[in-house]
Amino acid sequence: MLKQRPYLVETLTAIGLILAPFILPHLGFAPNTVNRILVWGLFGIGFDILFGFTGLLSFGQSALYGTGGFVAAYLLTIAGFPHVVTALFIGMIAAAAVGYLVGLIALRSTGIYFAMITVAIAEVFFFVEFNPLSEWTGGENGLPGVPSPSFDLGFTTLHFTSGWSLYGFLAFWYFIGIVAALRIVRSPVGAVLRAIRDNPLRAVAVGHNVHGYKLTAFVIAAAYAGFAGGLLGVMQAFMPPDAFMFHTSAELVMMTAIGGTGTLFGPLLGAGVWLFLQDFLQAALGLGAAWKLVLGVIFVLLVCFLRRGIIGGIVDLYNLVTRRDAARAAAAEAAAQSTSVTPAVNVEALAMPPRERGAASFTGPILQASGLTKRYGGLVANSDINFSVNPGERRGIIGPNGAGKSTFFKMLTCEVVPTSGTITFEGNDITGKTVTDVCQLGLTKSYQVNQLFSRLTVRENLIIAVLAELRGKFRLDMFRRIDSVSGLTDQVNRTLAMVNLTERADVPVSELAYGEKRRLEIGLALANSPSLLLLDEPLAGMSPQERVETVKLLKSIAKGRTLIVIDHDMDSLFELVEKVTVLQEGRVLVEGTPEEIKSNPKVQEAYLGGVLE
Ligand SMILES: Nc1ncnc2c1ncn2[C@@H]1O[C@H](COP(=O)(O)OP(=O)(O)OP(=O)(O)O)[C@@H](O)[C@H]1O
Repeated sequence: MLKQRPYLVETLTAIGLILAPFILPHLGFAPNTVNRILVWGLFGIGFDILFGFTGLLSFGQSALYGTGGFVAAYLLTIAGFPHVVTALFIGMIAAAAVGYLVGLIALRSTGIYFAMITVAIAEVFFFVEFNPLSEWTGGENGLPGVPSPSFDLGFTTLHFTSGWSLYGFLAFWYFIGIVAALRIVRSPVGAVLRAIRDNPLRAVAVGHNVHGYKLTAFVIAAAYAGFAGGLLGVMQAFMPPDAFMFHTSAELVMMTAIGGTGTLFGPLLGAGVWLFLQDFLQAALGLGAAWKLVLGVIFVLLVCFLRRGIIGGIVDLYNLVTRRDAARAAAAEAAAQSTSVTPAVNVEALAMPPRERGAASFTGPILQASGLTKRYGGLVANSDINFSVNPGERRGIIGPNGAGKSTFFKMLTCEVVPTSGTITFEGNDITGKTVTDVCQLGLTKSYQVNQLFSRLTVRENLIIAVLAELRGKFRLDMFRRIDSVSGLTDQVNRTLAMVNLTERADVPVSELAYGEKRRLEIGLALANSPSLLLLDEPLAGMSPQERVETVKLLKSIAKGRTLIVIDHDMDSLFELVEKVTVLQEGRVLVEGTPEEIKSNPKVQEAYLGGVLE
């Protein structure tokens, strides 16, 4: 994410757009087809930011495409507005505003429910265009007579009427659109969007306002849709009512899937394949209406065998080849040096102190829970727990399965709202706050089951967590380069060193060994320098050797911060912590030093008659 060759993609895009009119006619593309591809491509850039980068599958983009298109077309026809480009921008702003309102409603749901709401919204817009608003939109006749753009340069006037002359105008706007989108996806906002796509729960837990960023992606997609809708009217000299149809949204989804999601160029390529085949199958092969059948089969085959579309497939192939080369080189180097598997890292020298978050003046326990109770219907998971931890303490929590340990942790991090009781962190009452806010205050958790950003590399995972600390929970720095965020690289490198993953920084999460994934899980909780770190079974599933190393690691991490650890591995836990709280049936059974706990008969009783012995 940090390493980018500046402007390479932009330059290649510009060259491609300049050369297209010289090459594409020889491949059988008519200028009108190329122009339609550009409009779909621009429409699809926004959709790809929403779906490919943020993971939000919307079937309602036609509503925004139609809104932008009809606002611009209305201004340029019925209202007699003379400036084409200004009208296009007004259409874009109208679509973005509508997108904001639609997003507020649709983003209340996730997954399939989100997609269903967007379908319903698209249908509502289609109805409104055809009926109550037909006086302004022309109803089923659309709006004819949309003027083409022309620019008076003083000595001459440039007209962009149709064919290749209009291509210049459309290609210019496509280029602007792709440059803006590349800036967005390379910015901190783009990084957070990818994190949301991969694991929204963890993006919330590392301190990002996920709802705000999703809404941002929705508005960006709406703005692209609105501008492209305006261009559609200009291109055809007519704003067609079918821009609003569900069919438009569905075609966009399919074009993006064919070309490749999460690539920005996928919709352009997908539109190229789609429209070329449409022309070819209909005209050259004379299939008539049967072209849809053939295209449908091609679509199914592509989705089955190229899950990430044509561009995604090419990128995967490239990564496979380059990684294999890199792996071979690394293996050769390792064999030559025959070094130990775990790199020796001076963790103490690299340790990150917790960040001062303005709560330095508090005195007393860093965390205090009073009368904490959680009921799930008739089941009492936690009952009247009183618990306090002092700054700098290393506390362990143990208890048999189902004793309520994880539920207790979830209440402390505000993932679960207590039925009753209060929680105070660094002197502030945090009961009922959000996980994001609590993380921003400096209280984080590593999960019992790994919650990583699975399609990102180790470094990119940690970048997401560090960004939440350095930029706060929501910031619209969409056009800023991610490597210009001050302190980011240093903090990511120090976290990598602390969890012994420096050598694996650029490896995708999917290629990590289990023990490495567990260390990254801890790294994600540690990356934004918390003052209180909760670790839910950090040693679960590790080999004995990995446990020994991880305990060592946790001891060094604990320096200067407060740690609360749940684990079933008593030996490791007793070595790590200074004090232990034992939970049983949702209540605090006993508290004491590891020695006291080991010899406590009540604890031995709780663990099935002295398993501890
Ligand atoms: N969302 C939920 N809805 C209903 N019951 C729940 C929910 N979460 C936890 N419970 C119940 O609350 C009790 C405590 O569960 P919890 O996961 O907190 O225990 P635990 O001590 O962490 O167990 P383990 O060591 O197995 O992870 C269990 O009986 C569990 O079934």
